[in-house]
Amino acid sequence: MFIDRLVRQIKEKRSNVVVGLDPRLEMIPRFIQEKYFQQYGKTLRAVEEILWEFGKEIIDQVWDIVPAIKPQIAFYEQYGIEGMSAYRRICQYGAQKGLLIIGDVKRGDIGTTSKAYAIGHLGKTQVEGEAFEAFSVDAVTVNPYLGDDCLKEFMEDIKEWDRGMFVLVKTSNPSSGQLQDLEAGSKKIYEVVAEMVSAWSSETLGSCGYSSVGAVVGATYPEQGERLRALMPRTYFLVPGYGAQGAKAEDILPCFNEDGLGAIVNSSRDIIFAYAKKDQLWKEDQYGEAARAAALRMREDINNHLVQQGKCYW
Ligand SMILES: O=C(O)c1cc(=O)[nH]c(=O)n1[C@@H]1O[C@H](COP(=O)(O)O)[C@@H](O)[C@H]1O
Repeated sequence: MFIDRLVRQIKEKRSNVVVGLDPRLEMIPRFIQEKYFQQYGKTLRAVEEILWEFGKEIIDQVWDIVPAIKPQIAFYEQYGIEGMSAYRRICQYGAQKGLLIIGDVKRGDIGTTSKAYAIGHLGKTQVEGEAFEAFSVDAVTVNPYLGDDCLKEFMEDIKEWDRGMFVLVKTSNPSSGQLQDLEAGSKKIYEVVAEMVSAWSSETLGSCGYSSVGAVVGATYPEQGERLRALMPRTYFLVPGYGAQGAKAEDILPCFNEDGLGAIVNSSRDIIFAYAKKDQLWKEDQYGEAARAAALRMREDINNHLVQQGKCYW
C-alpha cells in the first residue's frame, strides 16, 4: 500500500523530510535561464526546459536522503501546456529515482468532477479501451470543503490503483483560522474535517498501522497539531510550514506519534533555493549541492528533536 511504501522509505532513509518543488522562474539560476532562452527564445517552450533542468538536478541531489518530493502544480500550470509537461516529466523522473511523488494539486469538486480529477491524477484515463496514466502520482492533496461525496471519488481510485491522499484539515497560512477554526456546534470546523478524514482513514490501513488517507496539518499551528494528533491517531500528517513560513522543529513535534512516525514535513523554498540565501556562500552553479545540504540539515534538525523527545523509530 502507498502508506507502507512511504513508511518503509522513511525508515530506510531515516528521514521525515519532503522536498517541495515550487520553482519560481526568477529564482532559478540565471545560467539555466539563459541557456534555454538562447535556444528557444523567450517562450513557454524555453520555460519547460528550464523547469525540467532545475527540478531534475534537485531530484538528483536529494533522492537518497528523503522519502518523497511534492511538486506544487500551480508553479508549473501557470506556464500552460509546457508547464504541465515539465510537471509530468518531473513526476516521472522522481518516480524513476525511487521517490514517492505527492502531487500538490489541491483538487476537490462535486462528485462527478472529482472523479475526473482522481482519474487524471491518481488513476488511468481510458480512451477506447486503452488506459493512459495522465499525471498519475503516488498521492495528491485534496480540498475536502465540498464534503464526503468529493472524497469518496478519490477513495475509489486510491483503492483501485494503490495510491494515497492528504486532505486539507488545518492549513499553515495566516488566515487559516478564519473558517477552519469556526465553531460548529461543540467542535471547530477543522475538528469536524478531522473526524471525516479519520473515518476514511480506517478503510485504507496498511500493515504499518497507518492509513493511505492522510491529513495536511500546518506546522505553524502546533497546538492544533497536538489536538489533531489525538483525534486522528492512525492518520499520517503532511506538515508544511517549516522554514520559510517560520515554523521550527519544535513546532512540528506534536504532529508525531510516540513511535516517531505519523508525520512528514515539507519545505520548499528554503531547500530548492538554498543557494540564494544571503548567509550562504554557494555559487549559482552549486544550487543542487546547496539544496542537498539544506535537506540534510533539516533531516538532522527534526531527528535530533525527535530523539530528545524519545520519539524515534531507530
Ligand atoms: O498542501 C500543502 O502542501 C500546503 C498546505 C498548507 O497548509 N500550507 C502550505 O504551505 N502548503 C504547501 O506547502 C508548500 C510550502 O512552501 P514553502 O513555504 O516554500 O516551504 C507550498 O507548496 C504550499 O502550497
